[in-house]
Amino acid sequence: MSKAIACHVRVRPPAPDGNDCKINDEDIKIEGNKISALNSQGDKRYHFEFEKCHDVNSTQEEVFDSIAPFIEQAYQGINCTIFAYGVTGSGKTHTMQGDEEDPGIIPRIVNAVFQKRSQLKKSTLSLSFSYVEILKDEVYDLLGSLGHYQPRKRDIRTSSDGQNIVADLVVHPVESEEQFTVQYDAAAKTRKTASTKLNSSSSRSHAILTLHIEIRNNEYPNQVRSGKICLTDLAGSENNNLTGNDRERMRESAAINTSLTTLGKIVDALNLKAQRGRADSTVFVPYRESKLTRLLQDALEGHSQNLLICCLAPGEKFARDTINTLQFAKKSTAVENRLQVDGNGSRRLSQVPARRLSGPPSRRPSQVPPPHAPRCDRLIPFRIHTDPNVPFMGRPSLGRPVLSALAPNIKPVRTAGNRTAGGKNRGKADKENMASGTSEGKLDRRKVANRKSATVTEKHTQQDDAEKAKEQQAQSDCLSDRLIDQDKQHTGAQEENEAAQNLAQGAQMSLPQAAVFAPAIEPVSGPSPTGDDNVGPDIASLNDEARVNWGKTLVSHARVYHQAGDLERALQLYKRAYDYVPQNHRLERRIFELELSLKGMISPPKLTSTSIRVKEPFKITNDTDVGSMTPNDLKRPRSSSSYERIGVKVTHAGEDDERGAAKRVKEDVQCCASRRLAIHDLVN
Ligand SMILES: Nc1ncnc2c1ncn2[C@@H]1O[C@H](COP(=O)(O)OP(=O)(O)OP(=O)(O)O)[C@@H](O)[C@H]1O
Repeated sequence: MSKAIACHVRVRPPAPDGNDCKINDEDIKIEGNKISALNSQGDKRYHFEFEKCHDVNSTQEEVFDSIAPFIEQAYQGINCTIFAYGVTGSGKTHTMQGDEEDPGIIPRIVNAVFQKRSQLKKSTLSLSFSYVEILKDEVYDLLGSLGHYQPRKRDIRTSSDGQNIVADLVVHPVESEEQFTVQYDAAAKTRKTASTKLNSSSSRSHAILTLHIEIRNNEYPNQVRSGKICLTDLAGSENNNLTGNDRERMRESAAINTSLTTLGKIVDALNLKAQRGRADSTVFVPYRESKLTRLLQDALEGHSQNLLICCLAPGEKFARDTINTLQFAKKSTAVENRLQVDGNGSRRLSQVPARRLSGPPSRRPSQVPPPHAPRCDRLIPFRIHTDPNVPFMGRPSLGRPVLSALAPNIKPVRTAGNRTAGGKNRGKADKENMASGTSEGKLDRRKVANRKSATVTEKHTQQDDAEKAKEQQAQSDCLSDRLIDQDKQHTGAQEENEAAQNLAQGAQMSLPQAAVFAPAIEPVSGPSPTGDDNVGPDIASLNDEARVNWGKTLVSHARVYHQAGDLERALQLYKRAYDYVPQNHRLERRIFELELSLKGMISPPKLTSTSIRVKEPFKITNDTDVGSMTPNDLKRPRSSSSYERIGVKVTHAGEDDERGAAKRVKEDVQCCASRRLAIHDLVN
C-alpha cells in the first residue's frame, strides 16, 4: 500500500522588517531531503525526512518543478490535491498564489495546462475552475458572483453516493491564461484577509481552488479523460499570544484552529484505522466535525494523489510551531493510499465503498460500444467514455456551469431505464426482502403495485414528451413568426418597432414586454463589440434600465434559438445581449459554454426550465410580469373577453373571430412567459 499524502517542506526567508525576532541558522537545518529543527529551549533537535525540502533560498520555479509530476497525473484522469499547511505568516499564500512578479503554484499550473493544450494534436483539452473559501466554518463561492465580487454562501450536501459536494457551486470554463488570471484575481481579492501582528495580510479563511481538466479525443469525441487538481491554501494555525488578535480576529482564529485540529484528528484516526485494519469499524473518523474536512474527505480517504506542502517560518518565536507542523506532516504521510495500479497499468480504487460503484445503468443491446473503442472499466477513478449512446458517467461535463466542484468522478445517472420500478435491481430487491422476512404474498402485492406505478410513470413520461414536443413546435412557430430577421430592411424594422409600440399601448404592457411579442429592430450604429448581430438600439443612447431590458429581451430570443438547437444564432444573440449587460456573469458563462460547445469541446449546454412558484392565484394585471406565471397557469384556456377582464386588451387585428384572437394572445403570452422565465434564469 502506498502513501496517500506526499510531503514537501519549504522554509521562507526571514522577514525584511525583522518581525521574526531572533533567527539562528541552526534553528532549522536542511540537508537533502532531511530536515531538523531545534525546540524553543534549544536543547533538543527533531529530525524528519520528506520527499522534498526547500530551504530559504528556494525559488517559486523550483517549488513548482517539484510538484509538476502531480499535474501529469491529472492529465491521466487522476485527481490530485495539493495542500499548503503551516503557521500564520509562514508563506502558504506566497507559495500557492505568489504575486505578479513572482507567481506561485496556481498560476504556474494554469500556464502549464495551457502549454499542454497547445501541444495536443489528437485531442482537445478544456479547463474550468471553481473557487471556494471556508470562513468561520461556512462555505462561500468566490466565483458565485463575478461581476459583483461578493462571495456567495453555499451549503454542503451529501450526494446519493455518499460524496460531500458544494451545492450550486459555479464552475467557470476558461479559454486562455489571461482569462483565468483576470477571473481568479478578481475572485481572490474577495477572499477574507486581515492584518495581524504576524502577517499584514493574513488569510482568515481556507481557500480551495479546483481546476477541472478534460481531455477529449478528437477522433472519438466520446472518449474523455477528466481529472481535477484541487489547490488548497489552508489558513494558518494561530498562536493568539503572538497574533495580538482582537475579538473578531479571535473568532476567526478559533474557527481556523478548530478545523485544523479536526484535520489532525482525522489523520490520527486514519492511521489508527490502518493499523487495526480497514475493516475495523470501531475507529470513528470525524469528517463531519468541520466543513473543511467534509470537503476534503475524498482526498483524505486516499481517493486522490495528495501533496502536503508544509510552510515553515524561521525564528525562535516559531520554533514550537515548526516542530508541530513537521510532526503533523510526518503523521499525514503515514496515511495509506487507496489508489492501485492494476496489471493493465490503469489505476483503480482498491477498496471502493459499495455506494461508489453505482455505475451506469445496464446497457441495452443497441448501446454496446463499437468494437474500435476501448472498453469502459467501471472501477477506474477516471472515465474513458466510449459509447455515444450512454450518457457520460464521469464528472458532470463542463457544459453544466453550476455543479459541485468537489464531486466524485463517478456519479449515478437517472435514466428512463432506472427511473421506473423494476429492471435489473428488482431481483436483488426481492432477495433482500426475502432475507428481511417479507412474506411472498406481500411481495407479490408489492410487485403488482410496482408494475402499476411503472406503467403510470411511463404513461406520464410519454404524455410529458408529447406535451414538450407540442410546446417546442408552438415555440418554433412563434419563432419563425416573430424572431428577429437580420436581413430585414430598415423600413420593415421601423414598422415592427411601431407595431411593438402599438401593442404595448394596446395590451397595456411595458415596451420590453411588447418587444418580445413583436421585436423592434434597429440597426446599431457602429460595430457590435462582442456580437456581430446588429440588433437592438445604440447602447450609448440608453439609460441603465433600458439597457437591462434590452439585454433581457435579446437573451429571451437567444434562448428560443438555443432551445431549437440553432446554437450559432443563439450565441450571436447572447453576445449581443451581453453588450447591453456586460456585468452579467451568468450570461458571460453561457457565451463561453456555447463557444466551447460549438468547437466540440463540451456537449451543448442545456437550458434549465425554471418554474417559478406563485403564491397568489394566477391573474394578469397591467403590471403583471408574465415571467412570474407557471407554465400550468398558461395552459388554462381563455377567451379574449376573459383576457380583457383581467386587464389585457385583445385586438382582433384582422383575426377572423374572437376565439382565434384569444388563441393568438394565449400563444403570445405562453411564448413570452417561456422567454421571461428564461430571463429570470439568466439575467436575475
Ligand atoms: N519564500 C518566500 N520568499 C519571499 N517572501 C516570502 C516567502 N514566503 C513568504 N513570504 C512573505 O512572507 C509574508 C507572509 O506570507 P504569506 O502571506 O504567504 O503567509 P501565509 O502563511 O499565507 O499567512 P496566513 O496564514 O496568515 O495567511 C508575505 O509578505 C510574503 O510575501
